[in-house]
Order: sequence, then structure tokens, then C-alpha cells
Amino acid sequence: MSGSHLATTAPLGEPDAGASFSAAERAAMQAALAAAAQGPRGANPLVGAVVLGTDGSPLVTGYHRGAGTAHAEADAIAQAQAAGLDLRGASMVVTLEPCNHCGRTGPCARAIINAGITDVIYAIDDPHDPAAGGAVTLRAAGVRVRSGLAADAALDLNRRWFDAVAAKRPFVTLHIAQTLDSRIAADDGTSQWISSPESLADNHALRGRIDAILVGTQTVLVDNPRLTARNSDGEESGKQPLRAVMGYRGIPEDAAIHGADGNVLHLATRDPREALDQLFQSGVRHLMVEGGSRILSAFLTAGLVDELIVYLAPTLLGSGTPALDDLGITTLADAQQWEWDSASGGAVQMLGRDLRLHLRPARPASPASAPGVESPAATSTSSDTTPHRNGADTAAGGN
Ligand SMILES: NC(=O)C1=CN([C@@H]2O[C@H](COP(=O)(O)OP(=O)(O)OC[C@H]3O[C@@H](n4cnc5c(N)ncnc54)[C@H](OP(=O)(O)O)[C@@H]3O)[C@@H](O)[C@H]2O)C=CC1
Ligand SMILES: Nc1c(N[C@@H]2O[C@H](COP(=O)(O)O)[C@@H](O)[C@H]2O)[nH]c(=O)[nH]c1=O
Repeated sequence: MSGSHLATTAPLGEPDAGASFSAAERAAMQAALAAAAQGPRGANPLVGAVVLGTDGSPLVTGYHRGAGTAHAEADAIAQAQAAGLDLRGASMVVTLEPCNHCGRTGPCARAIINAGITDVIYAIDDPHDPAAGGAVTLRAAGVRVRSGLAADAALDLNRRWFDAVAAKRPFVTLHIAQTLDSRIAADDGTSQWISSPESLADNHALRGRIDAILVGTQTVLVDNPRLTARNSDGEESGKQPLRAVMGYRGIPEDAAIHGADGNVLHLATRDPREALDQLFQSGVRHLMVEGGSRILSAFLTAGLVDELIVYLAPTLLGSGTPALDDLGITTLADAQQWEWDSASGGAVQMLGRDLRLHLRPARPASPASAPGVESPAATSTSSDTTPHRNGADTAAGGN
């Protein structure tokens, strides 16, 4: 999965047209998809894996917990080894083709072979060059490999991640900490704090997982923020994100954002795509856009937001800075549509007195999806052998 950084335009491979799957394998794939959804969205795709014993019964379930941690397959194998299970002759059901590269956590194809697993069933291809994919390595070692099971669901789980990688830009999480009446600051510019301590802790945990955090120049001038990841004692904790500021105006020399490490990037642009390009070139694969309203709106208008986290406080201001500026929408038909994202902690969480709302862009509407018109996509269950993504909008990924 750390191979997400290796973008390519190679199309995903075709599913195994003739592959058939047992009821136990189908059930295991559903469990693997559910496990995958427990991971955090970000630089790597969500991936889950279930190991089945020789009698088809599930032995262990693993999933990927984010960049730098064990891949789903390695997580499952480690659990099995910790439990003293012998995996020789076992099957592995996984939501993405096992990786074949040595990232930070070692190639999963090799780990599967070493564990003695003899059957691998995966949903969709690792969109790296297929010739370099884990399936090739597994088959060469005599492992029986089948793919295409629940391909639609597996693709949908990470669809915005696939899009981001194809576009060679970071995965973008948007943060809004707002009042019930959609204000992110009061009329006099005060805003600390609208969020509950629990929401702030959640936000700091997120800051510790991302590669970079971005605000507008106005937020730097008004708030003089540090933008570090800190623990409940206010101390910097763990990995710190690159701090990025977007806008033409310069950053004051004495601004707190410089910090002790000076790990700050001034993006002298008002173009979100240009900002993302510069961040991508700096190695950023997961960006959190923190605000303020004009920056949030610029990314939303450009369609460059993959995940939305709204901390909603039961507070009213009546006036002040609105969460969002103009999105260029003048009629309801052009409204942006979002859907609740049940992955990565769920769609709605209570954080102290706040609600944490988690959303992702709705799937593009098809003409048949108007009210009263039954959409085949909405009514059919996920096909097990539908074609994988077509090559046009796919790129790198990998597990
Ligand atoms: N509650 C919350 O979650 C948060 C609240 N805030 C609050 O938000 C307020 C600031 O919000 P806001 O005034 O909207 O300022 P922003 O922080 O969004 O910064 C706006 C500035 O960014 C530059 N800029 C860069 N790209 C664009 C673009 N595409 N469109 C417009 N401007 C761009 C412009 O400055 P330039 O002339 O330099 O180009 C512009 O003046 C503060 O009061 C702060 O406290 C901020 C973050 C989070
Ligand atoms: N007011 C507000 C937020 N404000 C954001 O936090 C920044 C301050 O960061 P720091 O200096 O590191 O503590 C500020 O500039 C703005 O980006 N965030 C939230 O989660 N909830 C809130 O109520």
C-alpha cells in the first residue's frame, strides 16, 4: 500500500472470467471489506484480509491501519503466528491484490508464500504495472490465485483514493470546526475554541497521521496558529505534519507557524490544484485542509476534496465568518452532493458535546438515478466478476 506513491497509467487487469468462489470465500470477502473500512482514509487505500483454514472456516482477520503500519495480509499473518496457527494449505481472501514491492513493511506476496498459504482470492488488481504485481509472484510460487470477487464494492471503498493517485495529487481531507449555524469564527475574529476538547483531540490525532496541513494566509495573520500535532498536555507528539500556507501574501517572520523546525511551505498561489502539485512534489500524499472559509471553498469548488470531517458544536453565533464562502452554485440542480462515510470511525460520532460528521463526495449521478427511477446500480447487489476499473482513470495503488 505504501506503493501508492508509484503512479502509473497502466490499466487494471481483467478479472478472472472463469473464476468461481465458494460461499465461505464470498462471506470472507464481505468480512475483509468490513475490516478494511476500520482503517483510516489517507495516503494508503483501505484494505482487509481474512485467512480461511483448510476446511473453509475463518481463522484471522487483518486490516491496514494507515501509512507505515502493517499491510492487511501481514497483519492477518502476524495474528495467526501469534496464535500459533499453522497456515500451510490455508487460503487468504483480500480486498486488493497483495503487493510485490518492498515498501516500509515488506512485500505481502512473499509473506503469503513464506506462510505456506496455497490459495489467494482478491477483489481488485494492484494498479501498479500488472507485470510487477503480487499475483504474478504468487502464481510463480505455485499459489492458486483468483480475482474479481466483490470487485465493485472493493473499488467503491477506495474510489476517491484511486482518483487522487491517478491524478498524481495528495488525498485531501477537509476539516471544518463549526457552530450549529455554520460559523467558524465570531464577528471579532475569535474562534478558539468552537470545538469540544474531545474534537480538538481527534483533530490533533489526525494532524499526527497526515503528511501536511494547509491554511490560508488570512488564518495565519488572524490566528497565528502553530499547526502542530499535540497531546492532551499540549506537547508535540509523534510525527509532525509539514505546515503549508496558501496565498500571495508573505508569512510574517515571527509567525508561530515557523516553529522550531521551520518545516513550513509557503504556496504563493490561489490555485488549489497548483498547491496540490507543489505538495505532491514535496512528497505529500495526505493533506488536511484546515481553513479558513475561503480556502475550504476553493478546494470544494475545484472538486479536490476526498473526505470531509465536520466538527459540529452545539453553539450559535448568528454572525461571524461562515464555514464556506461562495461555491459558485446558483441553482439547486448544481448543488454539491455528499454521502455519509461509514468507514474510518463512522459517519457520525459524538465527541464530548460535539458531533463529528464524516462524509465523502457522492458517486456521480447517472441519468437513471433521478427520484422515482430505479437505478440498476442501486438495486443490484455487487457483482462478483464485474470488470475492474477501466484504464482511463486508474493509476497506482497497491497493497
Ligand atoms: N473553526 C475553524 O475550523 C477554522 C477557523 N478559521 C478562521 O477562519 C478565519 C479566516 O478565514 P478566511 O478569512 O476565509 O481566510 P483564509 O484563511 O481562508 O485565507 C484567505 C486568504 O487566502 C488567500 N487565498 C489563497 N487561495 C485563495 C483562493 N483560492 N481564494 C481566496 N483566497 C485565497 C488570500 O490571501 P492572499 O491575498 O494572501 O492571496 C485570501 O485572503 C479566521 O477568523 C480563522 O480564525 C480558520 C481555520 C479553521
Ligand atoms: N477554532 C478551531 C480550530 N481552528 C484551527 O486551529 C488553528 C489553531 O491551531 P493551533 O495553533 O495549532 O492550536 C486555527 O488557526 C485554525 O486553523 N480548529 C478546531 O478544530 N476547532 C476550533 O474550534
